[in-house]
Amino acid sequence: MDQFASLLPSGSIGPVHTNGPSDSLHLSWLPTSTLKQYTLVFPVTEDGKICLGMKKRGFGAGRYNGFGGKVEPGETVFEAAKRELHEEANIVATKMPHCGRIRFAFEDSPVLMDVFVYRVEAWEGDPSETEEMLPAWHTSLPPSDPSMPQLPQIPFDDMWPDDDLWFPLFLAKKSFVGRVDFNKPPVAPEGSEGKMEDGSMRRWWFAEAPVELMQSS
Ligand SMILES: Nc1[nH]c(=O)nc2c1ncn2[C@H]1C[C@H](O)[C@@H](COP(=O)(O)OP(=O)(O)OP(=O)(O)O)O1
Repeated sequence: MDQFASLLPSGSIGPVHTNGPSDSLHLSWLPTSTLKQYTLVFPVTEDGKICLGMKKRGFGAGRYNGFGGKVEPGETVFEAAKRELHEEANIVATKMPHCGRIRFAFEDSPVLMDVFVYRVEAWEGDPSETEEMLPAWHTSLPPSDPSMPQLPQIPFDDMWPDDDLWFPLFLAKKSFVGRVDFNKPPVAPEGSEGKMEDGSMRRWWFAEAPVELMQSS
């Protein structure tokens, strides 16, 4: 089965925003055999603030991202999103619409990560550091906007490389679907130290999509 097609019911998506660098279009989508559900949650405010978490350990450590993780057996995706947000940022979501769904594949991995993205528009508590994440407020307004000079811009250079492709849809409150395949990370030369390089993006697409499509299996 083509997992890429399984997220694309006929005729219902908006224009595809990107489709991989032109020299990679001949590459096939990576084969996967297991679909695993994950959540990815971003607290945002009406006046353009967004809370990102610096991941302290595990998958994606050293990057800013939303809060989230695996959906555990017996819980809904929504419950998992709420739980992970509480575990990782110490806040309880009270308004959390589903806004996106992205699938990630990694060369030589059988797992297709099925990531449900939520926008947290209201919550109880203040984001604070946990074992896994260090939350930090950023602004999504352009640098020329004087209303929030004290907040840093969204740090795309310190985030997953796909984020700046779909953030425009997220920030515009559009619902979206997409897929990104990653190449294997280059092997570090023997004896070399320092930060491990990540796999580059091999092929991808994102499109605005109706909420029903994001929620279909
Ligand atoms: N390319 C990518 N771009 C992105 O923006 N987020 C990604 C991503 N690939 C993975 N993620 C997110 C999805 C999810 O929120 C997180 C991965 O989840 P984790 O491994 O942190 O899961 P868990 O917190 O359940 O792990 P454990 O704490 O080890 O159980 O990274």
